[in-house]
Amino acid sequence: MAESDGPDQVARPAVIPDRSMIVLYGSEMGNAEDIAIEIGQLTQRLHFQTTVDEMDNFKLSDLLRASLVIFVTSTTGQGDMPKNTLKFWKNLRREKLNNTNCLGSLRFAIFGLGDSSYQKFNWAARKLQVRLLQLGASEFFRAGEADERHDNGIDSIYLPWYQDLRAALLSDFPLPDSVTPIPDDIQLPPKYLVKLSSPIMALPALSARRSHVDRAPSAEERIQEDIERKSPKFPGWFARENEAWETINKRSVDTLDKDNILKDYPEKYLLEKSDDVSEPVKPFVDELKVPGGYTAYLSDYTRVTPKDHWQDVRLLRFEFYGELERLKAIQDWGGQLNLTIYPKNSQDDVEELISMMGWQSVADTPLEIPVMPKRLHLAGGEDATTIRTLLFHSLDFTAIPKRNFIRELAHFTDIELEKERLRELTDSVNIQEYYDYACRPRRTILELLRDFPGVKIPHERILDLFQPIRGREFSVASGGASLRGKTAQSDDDDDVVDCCLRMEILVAMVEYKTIIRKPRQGLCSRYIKTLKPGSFLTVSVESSSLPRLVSQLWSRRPMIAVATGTGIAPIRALVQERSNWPSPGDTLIFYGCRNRAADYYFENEWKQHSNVAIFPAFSRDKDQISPKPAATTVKANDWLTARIPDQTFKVDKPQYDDNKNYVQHLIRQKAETVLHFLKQGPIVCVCGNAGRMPVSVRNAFLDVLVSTGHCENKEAAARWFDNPKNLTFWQECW
Ligand SMILES: Cc1cc2nc3c(=O)[nH]c(=O)nc-3n(C[C@H](O)[C@H](O)[C@H](O)COP(=O)(O)O)c2cc1C
Repeated sequence: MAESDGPDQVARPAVIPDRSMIVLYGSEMGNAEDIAIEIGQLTQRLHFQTTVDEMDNFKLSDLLRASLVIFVTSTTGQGDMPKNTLKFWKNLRREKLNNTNCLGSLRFAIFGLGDSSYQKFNWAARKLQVRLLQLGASEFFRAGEADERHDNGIDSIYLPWYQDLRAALLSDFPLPDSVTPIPDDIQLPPKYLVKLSSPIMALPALSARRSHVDRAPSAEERIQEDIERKSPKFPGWFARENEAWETINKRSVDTLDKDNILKDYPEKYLLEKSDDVSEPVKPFVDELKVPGGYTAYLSDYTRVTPKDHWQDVRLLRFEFYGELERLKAIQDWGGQLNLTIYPKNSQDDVEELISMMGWQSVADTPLEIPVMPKRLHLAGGEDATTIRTLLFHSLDFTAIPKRNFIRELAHFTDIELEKERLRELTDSVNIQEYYDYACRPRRTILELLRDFPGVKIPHERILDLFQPIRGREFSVASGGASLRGKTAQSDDDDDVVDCCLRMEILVAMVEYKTIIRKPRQGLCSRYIKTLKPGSFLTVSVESSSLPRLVSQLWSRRPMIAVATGTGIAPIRALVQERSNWPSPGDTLIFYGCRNRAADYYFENEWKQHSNVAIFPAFSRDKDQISPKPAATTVKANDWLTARIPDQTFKVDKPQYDDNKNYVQHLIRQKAETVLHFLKQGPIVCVCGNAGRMPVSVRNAFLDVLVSTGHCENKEAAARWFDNPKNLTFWQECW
């Protein structure tokens, strides 16, 4: 029988022999982790003693202790396992385990998250499944594979799978007669409770130190929000009513959900002036404690798109000082790096949340945190942590609320109408309700809480309810010399500062209006926009998912790079890094952007590399349908200087391609050149927008192989292209 904790209505799973579950996840950006947490809650409600954790925290022998194990993993890189599974995966693949049937008693299920625009769709889950089966484990429930490209994203596959899993668990592992599942209106025990360490020991309010990411909503926004809040409809319903839902055509609504919406239809969602979203305040020293983090000095911060261009893209330069040994490790990776920035919330949002929740009297009291959530980065010492510092530095309340979060809120309101609406929104049989309310308009947690004023989250549950802010990763846009020589000096010339490296990133600010016509700005864009040269901030730097492409040997290999938008950043890093080695290989770049004048990033730099030819595809410049290579003083490169006749191919082109000038068209037009490269065992990189681009680019390569007679037909071309003996392929799309 479930044990209830009295008035709070908290119930623990009943202790039933041989009824335990381990849910293990592998996740890069949290999607798989969210799903694992949700599955863990489900199995607790079905009275399984449940543990949810990262795969890397588990040994193989630990797996055999549970009755059942569910694996949830995304795929990253080129069909690779996420970072937090690598140890576990290495263990699992040990040769000495072959033919041992060592997992013979393991019963498991697996759910994969992937994106079908990647060639190796859901490979991590598939590889894991195959290996577990090889080692004797058996599946107690069918595997699921979610695809981010689906209309309703991951949920389209996940929610029906979740429903079926629940049914299967109940029927195949029935509960004793006296026990029933814990209903959704009863809370499960919290995992991360915080305590006020001493109610009288309030620290000085952080508000004394104003954030540099402040911006109060404008008067009009406040009035508009007030009107919406007073809507007589159920809370949260106005979203649909006020938006003249029916008048919004289907296509634009669907595409709104995609990250690259701005690239496709910016004119519809554009803010009048990007400057109206936030204003920079004074620089600020960040003191976030990130394991393995570096303090980086922001030495330059330049807008690289014209002021009148719809998108604000900035080149940020960071300098790193001291800690020579650690910095050397970064240098060794050349240009193949990702830099992570940890954004913060705005002070005004923090104040608003504190006041909405009624936390004013406890906001500045130091907290005791008995169990520290993973990935939580605190500012200052643990003993200086308060609700206010957590909200400012560490917890994400401007993300789109997850279903789990909304479901939990129903416990924290006394208003029946609110409870009912919150439950409706998270009913897993009704995907659309949640999607329309939360995902399509990209409503934030803060906005949701405004819609449900009866919700008062107990301050003890703050870490249990809100997720830690995740750092945002950017591909490093520089390599070679900028990652090496001494780059800075202090004011005093004699005093040479021990500066080892400099790194640049190219950041497209995420600003848009959604169907609810409110300006939106990504948490990180908002934060970055308020930075100024001279700021210090905590960042981390890691090698990217690329196979190691720079060394003397690799740098000699020819390279074909295809990039769109800010996807040119890692390509620039590779080009710079390769140029650091003697005789770098010839490099062909197909670069897709909108206008030569607006977003042809680094146009003048390519000329400095005699081994590089770049073919830009300007999708909005009408006179650019058949561009000449923007290449440079090339050493007698036949492939480049020769006039290569444009090819006309009979190919099955999708409609959206018509009359457009995209990278895939250029690849086909330059078929002979491309083939010349392909025959030399090149590195082929594709970076930029996920979705149609990578698929279209792949098709273009296959067309090249067929139309030039190198392969007989498309199937043979696909086999040739996918054979690692012929080329090294790398894709990084988002
Ligand atoms: C850099 C990168 C590489 C990816 N590579 C693949 C891939 O090879 N195959 C695939 O099916 N999905 C791939 N994906 C898609 C992710 O698996 C998908 O976005 C998933 O929802 C991420 O979940 P997570 O946040 O738990 O990592 C990739 C995504 C990124 C950003």
